[in-house]
Amino acid sequence: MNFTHNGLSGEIHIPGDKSISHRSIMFGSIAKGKTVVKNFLAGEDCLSTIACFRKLGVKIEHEDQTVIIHGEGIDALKEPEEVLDVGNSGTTIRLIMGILSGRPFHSVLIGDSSIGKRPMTRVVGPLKEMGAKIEGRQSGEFTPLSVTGGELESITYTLPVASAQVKSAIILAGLQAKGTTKIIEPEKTRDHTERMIHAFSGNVSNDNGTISVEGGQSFTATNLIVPGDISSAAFFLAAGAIVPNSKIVLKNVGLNPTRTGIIDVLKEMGAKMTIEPYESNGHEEPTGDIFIETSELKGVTIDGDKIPRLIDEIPIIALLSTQATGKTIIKDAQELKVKETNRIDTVVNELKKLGANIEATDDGMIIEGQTSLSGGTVESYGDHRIGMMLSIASLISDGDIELYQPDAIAVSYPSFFDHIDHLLVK
Ligand SMILES: O=C(O)C1=C[C@@H](OP(=O)(O)O)[C@@H](O)[C@H](O)C1
Ligand SMILES: C=C(OP(=O)(O)O)C(=O)O
Repeated sequence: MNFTHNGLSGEIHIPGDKSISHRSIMFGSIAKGKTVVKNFLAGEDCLSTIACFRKLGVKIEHEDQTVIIHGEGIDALKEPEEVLDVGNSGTTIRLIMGILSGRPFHSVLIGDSSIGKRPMTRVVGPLKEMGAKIEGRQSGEFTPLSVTGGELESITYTLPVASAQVKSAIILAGLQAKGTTKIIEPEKTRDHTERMIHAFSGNVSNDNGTISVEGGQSFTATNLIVPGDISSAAFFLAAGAIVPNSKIVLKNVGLNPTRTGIIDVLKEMGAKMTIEPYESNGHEEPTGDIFIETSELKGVTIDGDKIPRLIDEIPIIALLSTQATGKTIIKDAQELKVKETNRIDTVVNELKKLGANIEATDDGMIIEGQTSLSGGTVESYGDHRIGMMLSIASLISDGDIELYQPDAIAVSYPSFFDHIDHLLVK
C-alpha cells in the first residue's frame, strides 16, 4: 500500500453497526410481521447471519443496505436441512445457539478456521444448564457443534467473563424458557440486545447489573435504522488524529454509551474532537456526527470496566499509542486472546515489524511513544481489525507497507478502502 497524500479531509458516512445488524436479522426472524431494516451492514459476518436464518425457513429479502424480513414468529422456524455456516462470525454462532436451544429440532453449526479455535463452552455451558442438548469437539468447546433444542428452564447466571455475546445467548434462550431468567453482569457490556427487545415490543429489565427476562414473550415486527458502527469509525477517528494535516467528519456514528470507550480514550489522550449528537427518542440507539483533526496525543492507561466498552478498538488504540508521547498501558484485556486472532500477539508482532516500541503482557500490552513507523511486510492473519489497523498505519509510515490478506476487511467494512480514498488529499 502506498497512499501518497497531503492529509485527510472531508466527510464519510459510517456503515451500519455489525452487532446491531446481526440482531436486527435475528429479532426480525423471530417476530411476527414484516421488519424493514435500513442502513444494514452488508459485511460478510452479517451476510452469514442472513444465510443461517434463510436455512431456518425465514423469508429474507436483501438489497444493498436494506433488508426485509418476513417473520412468522419463533415457532415457525424449521429444522434446517443443511449445516448452518457462520463463516468468521463469533456473534452469529453464539447468539443463534440461544435461539436454537429452545427450538424442538436438530441443527449443526460450523464456521471458518478462526471460529474453530474460539471458545464456545462459555455459551454451551449455561444453555445446557437450561436444558439444551449441545455437543461438539472437546465436549462442546469447539465447532462443529450440534444443537437439539427443546423445553427450557430459566436460570440465574453470573457471567464469568464480561461478554455481550454470552449475555445475549442466555437472553435469547431465556425468552423461550419457563419463568424468569436472570443474568448478573460483573461489568456492563453492550446492550443492543436489550434495546432491540424493546424495539420489537418485548420486555427486559436491568436492575443494577442484573438483567431479567420473562419466558414466553412474542415479538411484533418493526422498522429499524441501524446507526453507523463506532468500531468501524474508530479507524478513521485514529487516522484523523494521527495523520498530519487532517480534519474530517464522521457522519451517523452510533454513540451507545456501552460502546463509546474509544471516545473517552481519545479525549483523555488529548485529541481535538467534537461530537454533535442527533436528537434521540426512547430506546433507539443514540447516534451523532464526530469531527476530529490532527492532534498531539499523550499516553494513557486503559483497564478494568473500560475494557468491554472498547474491546474491538484495542488494535487501533495500539497504533494511536505509538504516536502519543509517553507510555500507554492496556491491561485486563485477556479477552483479546480469543477474538478472530489472538489480538495481543497479532497487534504486537505486526506493529513491531514497523518499528513500534510495543510489548505484549499477559492481559494486554505496553506501548511507548512517540515512534515513527517504517514500511514493511505485514499480515492481517484473516482478522479484519488487524487488516484495517495496518492499513491506517500505512498512512503515516515512512515507507510502503505490504499487507497480506487484506480481503478479511470485508467482514465488517467492505467500503473501507473507498473511504480512505475519498478522504485522502492528493
Ligand atoms: O455482542 C456482540 O455483538 C459483540 C460482543 C463482543 O464480543 P464478546 O461478547 O465476546 O465480548 C465483541 O467483541 C464482538 O465484536 C461483538
Ligand atoms: C470480535 C469480533 O467479532 P465476532 O466476535 O462477532 O467474530 C470483532 O468484530 O472484532
